[in-house]
Amino acid sequence: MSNIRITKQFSFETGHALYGYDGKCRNVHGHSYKLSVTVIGTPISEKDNAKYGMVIDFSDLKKIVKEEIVDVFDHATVFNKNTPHVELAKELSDRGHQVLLVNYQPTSEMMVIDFAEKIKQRLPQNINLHSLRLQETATSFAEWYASDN
Ligand SMILES: Nc1nc2c(c(=O)[nH]1)N=C([C@H](O)[C@H](O)COP(=O)(O)OP(=O)(O)OP(=O)(O)O)CN2
Ligand SMILES: [Zn+2]
Repeated sequence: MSNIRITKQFSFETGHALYGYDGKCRNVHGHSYKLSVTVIGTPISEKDNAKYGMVIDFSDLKKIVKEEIVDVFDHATVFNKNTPHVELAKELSDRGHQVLLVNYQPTSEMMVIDFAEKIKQRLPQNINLHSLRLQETATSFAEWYASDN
């Protein structure tokens, strides 16, 4: 049976700031992120299986990505916890804002590495993460490929 890639797309609104960056993105600002998740596997061949013909049910993939990423990042502001931005994060959090502290600089590159680890841990054994594409602006995106790593 052939290996087939399938892709599901997601979107979420997230704020961030790049501490120490030498451009405008050191300021707190936000993006409408678009995330494409591609997995690879063999379509289920047992005719009596409810998921016959599917690599993974799109809705099962959606549940994983929603729980691990979309529901966590959507309408949150992400800060690098290893910077003085923790103080700003605490102030915002104390005032009821949705804040997310991460252990990395929240660039699209680092976010896509984080997302890949989280999704890989949740996929069934016979399905592999093929690639992720995280679009930050209309003209900027980062990609993670299993074959590169
Ligand atoms: N390699 C990276 N460079 C930059 C990142 C990043 O995640 N990785 N992030 C930013 C900013 O957060 C923001 O995304 C600005 O990106 P940029 O493409 O520069 O945005 P513009 O609106 O200026 O894009 P144009 O389409 O060129 O107007 C900065 N760099
Ligand atoms: Zn940005």
